[in-house]
Amino acid sequence: MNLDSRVFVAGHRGMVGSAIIRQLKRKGYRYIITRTSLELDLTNQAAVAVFFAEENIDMVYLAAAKVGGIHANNTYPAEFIYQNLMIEANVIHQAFTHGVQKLLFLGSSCIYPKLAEQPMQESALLSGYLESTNEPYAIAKIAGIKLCESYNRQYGVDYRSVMPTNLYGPGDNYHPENSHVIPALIRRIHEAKEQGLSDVSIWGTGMPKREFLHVDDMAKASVFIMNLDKSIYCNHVEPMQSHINVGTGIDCSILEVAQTIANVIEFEGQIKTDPSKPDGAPRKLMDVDRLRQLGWEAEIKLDIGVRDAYESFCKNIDNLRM
Ligand SMILES: NC(=O)C1=CN([C@@H]2O[C@H](COP(=O)(O)OP(=O)(O)OC[C@H]3O[C@@H](n4cnc5c(N)ncnc54)[C@H](OP(=O)(O)O)[C@@H]3O)[C@@H](O)[C@H]2O)C=CC1
Ligand SMILES: C[C@H]1O[C@H](OP(=O)(O)OP(=O)(O)OC[C@H]2O[C@@H](n3cnc4c(=O)[nH]c(N)nc43)[C@H](O)[C@@H]2O)[C@@H](O)[C@@H](O)C1=O
Repeated sequence: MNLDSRVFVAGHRGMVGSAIIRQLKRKGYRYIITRTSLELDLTNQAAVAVFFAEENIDMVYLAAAKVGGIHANNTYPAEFIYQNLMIEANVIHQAFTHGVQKLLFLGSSCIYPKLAEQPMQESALLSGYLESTNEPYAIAKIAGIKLCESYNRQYGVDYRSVMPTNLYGPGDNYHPENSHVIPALIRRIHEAKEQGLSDVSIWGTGMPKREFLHVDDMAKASVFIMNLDKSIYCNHVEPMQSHINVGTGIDCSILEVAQTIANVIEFEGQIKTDPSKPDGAPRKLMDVDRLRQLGWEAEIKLDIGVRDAYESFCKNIDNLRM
C-alpha cells in the first residue's frame, strides 16, 4: 500500500464514494483527488481526458454512477444506460491512456440473471436473462466489467471490479420514490411515527429477499480488494474475468427489513404491502466465498447498521440528499 499514491475517488460526494474517502483517510493516504459532477462531468469525454492529463493519477476508485432504486431504474432507463456507459467508458479508457495501472470499478449484484441459482456465484454472469426493471443499468454495469477485463487482457493493467449487494448507510439518497428500499422506508416510517399514523405501506408483496451491506463495510472491502497482491487476486477470480462479489452472505425478506426499521424507529403501527408496485428480482443473495477465502468478511449486522443509518438520517434531517 503506497500512501503517497495519487488516488482519484470518482463520485466522492455519493454514499459509497464518501465512505471510501473516510476509509482511505483512516489508512493514511495523503493525496486524494476529487471532483464534483459540476466540476467534472464524467460523461464528457474531452473533459475527462484533460483531467487525467493534468492530474497524474496512480489509482482510481470508480464510484460515480447514475444510481437509484427499483422505481428510478424502471422509469428512467435511458439515463441509467447512457450515463453509466459514458462514465465507465470515459474513466476507464482515459485512466488507461494516461498510465493508470490500478482501478476498482463498482458494479452491482443486478448484473446476474433474474433467476440465477442462489447464492449467486461470480460465474453466473451472462448465464441467463436479466431482471426487467433494471436491465439497462445492469447492461451498463456488465459493460464496465468487460471494459476492465479487456484492458487487462490486451494491455496487462490491473483493473478489478467489485459487485456490491444492496447498500445502505450514512449519505444515502432519501428521495421518496427514486431511492432504494432502506432509505425509503427509514423516511416513510419516521414520518408515519411523527404524524401518529397507525399503518405504513411498503411496495410490492414484501416477499422478495435482499442482502444488505452497510456502506462502511463496502468501503473497507473496496480498499482491501484494491490493495491485494495481483497474483493472489487473480488466483481467486474466474479465468479471464475481473469481478468479485461483496456482501454479507445473509438475506432477509423485504417485510423483515421493514420490521427491523420499524423496531429501530420504535414505530408500533401496522406494515401493509402494496402489490400494485413491482417486486423486482425474487432473490439476490451473493455467494461471498471468494472474498472470505481472500480474508475479508462484513462486520456490521443489519440491526446495528440500520440504527447507524437512522441516526445519520435524524442528524441531517434538514439537509437530506434527494
Ligand atoms: N447504493 C446501492 O445500493 C448500490 C450501489 N452500487 C454502486 O456503487 C456506486 C456508488 O453508488 P452510491 O454511492 O450509492 O451512489 P450515489 O448516488 O450516492 O453517488 C453517486 C455519485 O456519482 C456522481 N456522479 C453521477 N453522475 C456523474 C457525472 N456525470 N459526473 C461526475 N460524477 C457523477 C455523483 O456526484 P455529485 O454528487 O458530485 O453529483 C454522486 O456523488 C455506483 O457505481 C453504484 O452503481 C452497487 C450496488 C448497490
Ligand atoms: C441495488 C439495486 O437496487 C435496485 O434493485 P432492487 O434490489 O429491487 O432495489 P430497491 O431497494 O429499490 O427495492 C428492493 C425491494 O424493496 C421493495 N420496496 C418496498 N418498499 C419500497 C420503497 O419504498 N422503495 C423502494 N425503492 N423499494 C421498496 C421493492 O419493491 C423491491 O422488492 C436496482 O434497480 C438496481 O439499481 C440495483 O442494483
